[in-house]
Amino acid sequence: MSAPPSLTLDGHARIGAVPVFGPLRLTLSAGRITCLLGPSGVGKTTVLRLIAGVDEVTEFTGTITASDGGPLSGRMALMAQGDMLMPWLDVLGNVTLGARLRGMSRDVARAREMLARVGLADHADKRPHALSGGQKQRVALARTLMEDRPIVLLDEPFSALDARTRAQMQDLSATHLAGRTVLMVTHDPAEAARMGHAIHILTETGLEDVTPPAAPVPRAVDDPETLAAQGRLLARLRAPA
Ligand SMILES: Nc1ncnc2c1ncn2[C@@H]1O[C@H](COP(=O)(O)OP(=O)(O)OP(=O)(O)O)[C@@H](O)[C@H]1O
Repeated sequence: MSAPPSLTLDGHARIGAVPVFGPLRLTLSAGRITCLLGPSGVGKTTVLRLIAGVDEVTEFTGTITASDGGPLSGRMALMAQGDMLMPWLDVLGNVTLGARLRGMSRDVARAREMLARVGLADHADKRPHALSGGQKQRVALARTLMEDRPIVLLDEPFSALDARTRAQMQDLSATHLAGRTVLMVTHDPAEAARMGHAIHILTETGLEDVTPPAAPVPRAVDDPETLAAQGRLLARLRAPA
C-alpha cells in the first residue's frame, strides 16, 4: 500500500437550484479516521460521494485534493450506504469483486479469512438474498476491507448491526484501517467516540469540531473519557440548529 495522503474538500455544492452544503472545508488527516456526523439530509453522504467521485447529480464548485498532489482514483475503497451486493454472485464472489473487476486473480484464501473475521465463514456459498440485513452489511464490509487502499470511505458501515456485532466490527475495522486515511459517516455518537481520531458535525451553517478522547482507537466502550465524548456529541446533536 502506498503512503496515505491527507485529503481536503473545499467548496460548495448544489443540486439544481437547491444548495446542499457550503462553503465547506473538510480535511481528512493522513492515516487517521475522521468521523462525520450531522442531521439527516445535511449532506454527509454527498460529501463522501463527491470525494469518491461517484456523485453524478451534485454540482460541486471547488477542489478535492490529496496532499501528495496525486490523483484520488485508484487509491480509494468505498463502502456505500446500502450493501450494493451483486445479487447474482455468491458471498465469496462479492467479497472478491474488486479483483474480478480489475481482471486480476481472486485471493480466495484471504477472502475466506476475511469472511471468518466478519463471522460469515459458513455463508461463503450463499447469494445475498439468503442473508439478513446485518449479514449483507458485513459482506460489504469484508469486500471493502479486502481492498488494500490507502484511502477508505465508509458510509454508515455498521448501521444494520446489533450492538455486540457492531462493537466487534468496529474493533476489526480499526485494526484493518490503522494507518489509512478514512472518512466514516455515522449517526452514532458512541461509534464516533470509539473510532474517531477527528470528529466533525456537519450542520446547515458549516462544520463543527468535537474534541475526541485522547486514548488510541478503538477506545473501550465503557472508558469514562469515551462515554463523556459520546455524551458531549449527543448533547450537541440534540441542540437546536
Ligand atoms: N439524487 C438526488 N436528487 C435530488 N436531491 C438529492 C439527491 N440525493 C440527495 N439529495 C438531497 O441532497 C441533500 C443531502 O443528501 P445526503 O444524502 O448527502 O444527506 P445526509 O446528510 O447523508 O443524510 P442521511 O443522514 O439521511 O443519510 C438532501 O436534502 C437530499 O434530499
